[in-house]
Amino acid sequence: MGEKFDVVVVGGGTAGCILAARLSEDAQRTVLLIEAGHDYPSVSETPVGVKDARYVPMRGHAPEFDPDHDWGLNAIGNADSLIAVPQARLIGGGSAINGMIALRGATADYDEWVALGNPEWDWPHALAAFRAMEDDTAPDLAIHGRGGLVTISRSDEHEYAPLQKAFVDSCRGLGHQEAWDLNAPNAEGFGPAPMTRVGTRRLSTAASHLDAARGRPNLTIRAETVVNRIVLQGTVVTGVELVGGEVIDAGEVVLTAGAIITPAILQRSGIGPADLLDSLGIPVVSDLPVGSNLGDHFSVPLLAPPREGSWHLDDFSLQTVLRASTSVQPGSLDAQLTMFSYLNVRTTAEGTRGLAGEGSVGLENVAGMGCVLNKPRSVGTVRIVSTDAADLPAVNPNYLGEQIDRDAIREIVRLGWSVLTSEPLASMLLEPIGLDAETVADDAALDAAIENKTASGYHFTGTCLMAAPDRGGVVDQHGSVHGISGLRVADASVVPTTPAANSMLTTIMTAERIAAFARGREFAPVDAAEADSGSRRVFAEAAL
Ligand SMILES: Cc1cc2nc3c(=O)[nH]c(=O)nc-3n(C[C@H](O)[C@H](O)[C@H](O)COP(=O)(O)OP(=O)(O)OC[C@H]3O[C@@H](n4cnc5c(N)ncnc54)[C@H](O)[C@@H]3O)c2cc1C
Repeated sequence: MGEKFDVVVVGGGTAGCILAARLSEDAQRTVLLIEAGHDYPSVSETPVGVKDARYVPMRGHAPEFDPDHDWGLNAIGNADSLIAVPQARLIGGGSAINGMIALRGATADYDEWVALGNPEWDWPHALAAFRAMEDDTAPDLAIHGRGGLVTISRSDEHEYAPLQKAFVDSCRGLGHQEAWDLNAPNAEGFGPAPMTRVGTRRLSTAASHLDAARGRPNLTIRAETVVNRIVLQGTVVTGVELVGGEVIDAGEVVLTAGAIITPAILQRSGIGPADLLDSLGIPVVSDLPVGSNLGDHFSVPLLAPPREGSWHLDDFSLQTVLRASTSVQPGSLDAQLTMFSYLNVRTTAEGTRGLAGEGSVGLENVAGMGCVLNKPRSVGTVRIVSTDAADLPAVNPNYLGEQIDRDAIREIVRLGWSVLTSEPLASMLLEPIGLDAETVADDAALDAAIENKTASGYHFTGTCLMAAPDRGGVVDQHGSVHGISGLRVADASVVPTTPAANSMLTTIMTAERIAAFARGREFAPVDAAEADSGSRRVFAEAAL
């Protein structure tokens, strides 16, 4: 007879740390958090790349990259090429190794969520949760919160690394709008990226949520432990089975293994598309479209070696962004330029294309920007390839599958090119790698270049779609898997449509709300008048 917990949370990443911390606030509920990667229970034990906010210690970005913190996943690009897609494997998940950019999506994103059969996920509900969870010094309290667990910081202009300052000045010189608060609803323009850090200290959700909960007697954390599948009796969840065969009994299981591995765990458990399960000999418990609707922000990097003296490895790698909307999707915030002071070219795995791409052989570092399609309409798939948890699933993001995405990304690359080649940024960089003005000016040539430069934004969402069953839904509005008792999903997998922003903040908000639902609570929505008044600072959870 194995151990038994009231709740087992599978995956101690961005969402999992929040679920474990929130659910264990109720002292009578026993909670087990299982994480495949390492746990660093104190700041002194945490590696510098994970705790220092100047670095982005991911594959293909910084020398602080630690392969133990990464799943080694690749996705399918155009012509069956492989694209390196770092995915975190450590406590804190993506929030412990990512770029820390903490942007909210557009208000229209939430109209899409509602249209899929989720009336409780409109903008007033989302805004209430954003305000409750954040601690942001931004002055407008109608749209921001103080005292929440998620500290949001922006760099002052005098703190910018030289290349970040040059990016901002080039945007300014081109006449783009300044926007200090890029989290104001639907704000467009350039400015400091809101980030989850305090000074140079990264604030993963392990730091913001889990650390304060670690001493609770009702919370157990098991790191370096991989969950294979969910154990069910009929359609009722009874526990989880670990790789190696150990079974842990649970009253309820919450999956937070991320938008790539959460669907793989479900599929291995017999919850997924019947054709796939049949082909692998897995008995079908529930025929649900698990693994469809994979969203990701498609990105085309514009890169150039920085001139001597224009950067230093201790600079913040990420600090500034420009947000805009293309003529293809006006008002959608579908365009983002993310400036990075350096990428370490060497840390991209052999045989795959990372951000640095072709033409960078022999270089150590490059600078530049990600030209990101923030509102892609193509969606892809995640499908397991065997019943063995050691085999990573096949990930096909289907980048550029829709013509609208091709039209939008062309505009975004041209926007990025104009900034990259404007002063003062241009004179701090050597010749751009793998792209020139002639190619950028020609639609067909640029389209071909874009195909070859396909890069992931690492912002996977949507593979356990939150939607009504007749609209392809896998989970309901409260994260419960349709037709299965005792099973929720609370990570980026449930985010129904790709938010027009880097996915972490939306994931945190989603996790906070599903944790509240699991406790029979909710954040009272903000009504329009209240949002306008700007007076209320703190939002209490109200009993449902
Ligand atoms: C390199 C990189 C840079 C990024 N930069 C940004 C950024 O700047 N801003 C932003 O908003 N977003 C960014 N993102 C995206 C953001 O980090 C994710 O949207 C977010 O972390 C998703 O949270 P999650 O909880 O769904 O999954 P994750 O945070 O990935 O957590 C999943 C966790 O589950 C664990 N796990 C998986 N399978 C198992 C298993 N079988 N058993 C046990 N544990 C398991 C994993 O090890 C991991 O710790 C970035 C992502 C990456 C990878």
